[in-house]
Amino acid sequence: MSAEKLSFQAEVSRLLDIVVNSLYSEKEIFLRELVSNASDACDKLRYLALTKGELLGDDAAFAITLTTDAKARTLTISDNGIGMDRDELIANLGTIARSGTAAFVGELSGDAKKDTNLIGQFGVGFYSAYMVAEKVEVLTRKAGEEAAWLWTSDGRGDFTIQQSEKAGRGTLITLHLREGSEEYLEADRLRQIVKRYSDHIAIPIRLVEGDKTETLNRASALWTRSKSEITPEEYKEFYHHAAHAFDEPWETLHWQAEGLISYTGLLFVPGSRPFDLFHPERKSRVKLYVRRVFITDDCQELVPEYLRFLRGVVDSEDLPLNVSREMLQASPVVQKIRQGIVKRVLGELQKKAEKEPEAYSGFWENFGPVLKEGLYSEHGSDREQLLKLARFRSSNGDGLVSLADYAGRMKEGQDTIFYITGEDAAALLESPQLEGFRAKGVEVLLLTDPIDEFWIPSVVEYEGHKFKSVTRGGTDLAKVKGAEKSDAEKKEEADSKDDVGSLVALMQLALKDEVKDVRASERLTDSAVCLVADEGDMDMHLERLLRQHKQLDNSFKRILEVNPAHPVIRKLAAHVAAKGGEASIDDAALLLLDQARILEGEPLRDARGFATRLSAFLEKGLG
Ligand SMILES: Nc1ncnc2c1ncn2[C@@H]1O[C@H](COP(=O)(O)OP(=O)(O)OP(=O)(O)O)[C@@H](O)[C@H]1O
Repeated sequence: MSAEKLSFQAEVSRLLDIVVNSLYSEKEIFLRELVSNASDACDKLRYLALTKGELLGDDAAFAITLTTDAKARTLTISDNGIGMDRDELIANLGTIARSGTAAFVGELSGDAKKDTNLIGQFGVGFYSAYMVAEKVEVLTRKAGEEAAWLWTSDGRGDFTIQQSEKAGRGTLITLHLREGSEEYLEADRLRQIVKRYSDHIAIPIRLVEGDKTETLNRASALWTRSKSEITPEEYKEFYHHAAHAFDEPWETLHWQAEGLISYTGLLFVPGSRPFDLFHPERKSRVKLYVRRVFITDDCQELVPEYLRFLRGVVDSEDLPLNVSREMLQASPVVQKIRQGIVKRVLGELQKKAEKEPEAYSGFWENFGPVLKEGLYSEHGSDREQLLKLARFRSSNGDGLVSLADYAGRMKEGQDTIFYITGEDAAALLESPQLEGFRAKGVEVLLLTDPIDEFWIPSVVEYEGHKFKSVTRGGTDLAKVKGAEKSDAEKKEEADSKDDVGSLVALMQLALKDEVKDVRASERLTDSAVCLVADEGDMDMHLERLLRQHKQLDNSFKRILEVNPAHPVIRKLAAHVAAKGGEASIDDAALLLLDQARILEGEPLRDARGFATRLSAFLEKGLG
């Protein structure tokens, strides 16, 4: 049968280009990647064989085998795992199979140095073979099938596929080494690389030289070993393998639960955000094993969504080996393990937060928005604990603060936790609604994650202190003790009160179609006006979000607050006092409303009208 020529998906070609020309300093990692794939292939078949024993035939002992041929300059890596059929071969090695990878390739800039760095964080799996090989052949036969397929490519845009022959199931990868890569023909070098990166692989990795066979790794599942015997390097390599990650784990948790249920957990908090963290399916990737046999990495009941950044394995002693997906969903054992994981992880995070606040801030920057989802979805003690773990930016400065910090700094007379929501902390700090709080030294939390709009209404309070948005309803600022006003200021305020009252009444009339109400403000000190939402209404930021997503129309009305101490408002009030019923403030009122909208970062509803009114006022002012 003749060979069929096919092209790589565009992203694969790009990736290959970069890999081949890569300045990767550690080319040796290609072997880690290929061994890791071989071990996954064995795991997959072992699981399938639980229900279809015949797939194993008379070859039940899984192994990964390395052989070299100095004359032909080839290194082969073979496994007796699940293998691939023709379609899988094309899908897995011709296109980008892993979720997130295509998006990742989209981020590559073409600048070799930067890209190599990015790839270093991400890993390129199978394609890393091209760092050391000028041609790669993959001969594979799927378990349970007779047909074998040979995939061949020099990694330059296309590959060929042809039907072939293979004695047993599994995959045999032949690397035709490049000039300068002869070191990978040497037994010592291979021993060293396997020891460094793949010692934790639970399947034996063998080196065959003539009639001599040597096992290069320990071949025992890492998590079954005692903690004191495992080095940080070994944990790291295991994390890279289990998580398909290439960063340093931020935290490693390894524990054995014994008692009513027994399981081992070896979980990692990644050092950086995994690519798929905010994918809509919000999946956890923790691998479930039952007595050392890999079962699935898609058991969503094992870890709550708000901890989906965790990577690693859980190995249960109590589940049956032939456990099905449906059984997992309803399993009380899985529920118990989940509770154990939550308790363990939240407890560890609490310790880190107390003992290493700076490192914890780094963690929070990465995963805080995900943990906050738990504030919304959880109740009871888990939620309580998450509230303790939560950190926020605040009007007090650059650092992150906890709710306990905030409560400890509340002013005399303050019983509320004030916050403001928006997209960006720096922009929030400029909000006019904050002015009065700043003047009284009252701290305001700056909430910038979309999830904040959802958990606050369901959490409601922290240790008896209600959460309150500074952009909604009254401020309660009068209750908070702050710098007392001087007698002169008090008198001036009292004098202007009546005038402002009349102005407000006129503005209410002028803007009756635009706003719900016009009120004298307690929260402004510098700006003339600002918009706020009425007490029972939706917060303004949420309203804006919904409007952007076309889930809300423009009919929602806000309250316009005016600052009685601002010179413009005073002048207007004086004008109203002098002219009485003759006073005309309509244009001024509309201009002030537009000004408040601009301060909110909102588009003007009538830009032309705004420009005309502004020009007229400028002309009058200059005339
Ligand atoms: N030895 C093998 N046996 C069976 N299937 C394999 C083997 N090697 C690779 N594959 C298949 O090819 C796919 C792509 O492999 P590749 O190494 O590029 O990505 P990955 O393993 O999914 O992720 P990573 O980039 O983290 O390694 C694998 O997901 C697997 O389905």
